[in-house]
Amino acid sequence: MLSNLRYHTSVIISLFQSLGTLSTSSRRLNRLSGYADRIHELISISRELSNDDKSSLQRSGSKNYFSEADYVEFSCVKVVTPSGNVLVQDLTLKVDSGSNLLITGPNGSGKSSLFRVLGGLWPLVSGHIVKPGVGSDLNKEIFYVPQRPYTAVGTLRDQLIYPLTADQEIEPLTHSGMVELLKNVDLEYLLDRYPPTKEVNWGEELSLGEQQRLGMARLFYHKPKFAILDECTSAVTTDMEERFCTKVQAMGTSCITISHRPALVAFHDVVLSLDGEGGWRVNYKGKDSPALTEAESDITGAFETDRKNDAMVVQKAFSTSDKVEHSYISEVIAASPSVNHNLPLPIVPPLQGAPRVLPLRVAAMFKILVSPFKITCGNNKH
Ligand SMILES: Nc1ncnc2c1ncn2[C@@H]1O[C@H](COP(=O)(O)OP(=O)(O)OP(=O)(O)O)[C@@H](O)[C@H]1O
Repeated sequence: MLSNLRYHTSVIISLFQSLGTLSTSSRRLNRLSGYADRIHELISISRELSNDDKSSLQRSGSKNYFSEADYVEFSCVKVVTPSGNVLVQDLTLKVDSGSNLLITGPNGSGKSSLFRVLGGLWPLVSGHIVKPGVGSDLNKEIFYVPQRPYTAVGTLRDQLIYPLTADQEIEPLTHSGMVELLKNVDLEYLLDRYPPTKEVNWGEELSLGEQQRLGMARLFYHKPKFAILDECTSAVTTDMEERFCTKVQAMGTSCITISHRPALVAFHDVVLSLDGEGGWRVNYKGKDSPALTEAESDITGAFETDRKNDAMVVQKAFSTSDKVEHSYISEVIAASPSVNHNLPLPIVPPLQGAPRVLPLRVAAMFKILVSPFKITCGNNKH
């Protein structure tokens, strides 16, 4: 009996152990199927991109397509988020090679999203986009400089040639070339601080402003036709920002700048203002447009305003131009009364209340307490 009992107990224990193994296996299987699903998605998307990129981009017969030229043009382009929100309606705008575009508007109005569509990251729902380098390596023709640049772990040289790697370099970057690139953004001291072969996590060691300047230095290495500057100078000084814009334009690169800083208007010929409700407005800086010149001087004088106000100042100043697309925000700005800060404010007299009558009980107590004092004082007199 004892031997039977022992045998059955061991069988039951093994049974429970097997059940435990089965349950952990099913959990592992679920995790594995998740990974497999993601790998399958990645493989199918990369196959789609590598096989029929050109044919899928250039369907000129369809309603939405990309085509190639040495300028950037949006024709009736609708910018829609993956969740289906329409950010910009029917945008029509051309940026010629050699001209510079400034994009402004409130937070979340779709400024960066416009370039997600231009870069093919988000699908082009409707309209036609013309850009250089369709189907080829995008960073040769259009180089994107984000607000927070990606800093890979590696040497200083790796940061400057990013997104290329050492084996992809066509012209190897020499030490004197590195000095030149870093001088453009006042970062030459990094060469003394870090030996050329030292691998560093630059995202942890550099400040945001230094990381941004490193991202800006990459532009001088790649020398693209168009540079998309997505608030890439937000953490650097205005002086550095102006020198950077001047140097980029001297290099022959056209800037498409997203910025809230009014000082940058001086470096751009076209201003696109998004209103955050699908509306937009384009203003061209003509040589014979005194209204715009005045507006520009108004804007450049307003350094001290905060980010949102800056966008408003730009919109307001440019609303004086003839070439205006109607939008809700521009109408609100136009209808708002102007404020004269020199007008004296009316003097408001201070509040005067009538003396309050003491309650009866307090008055009685007061009498009791004060009368003996009066009597004593009176007696002393005599
Ligand atoms: N992947 C996404 N899926 C859904 N909505 C998104 C996605 N990415 C951005 N959005 C939304 O799209 C809108 C526009 O975002 P975008 O980054 O273009 O704004 P922005 O004008 O560049 O703003 P900022 O001035 O703050 O940089 C935002 O409301 C944002 O929440």
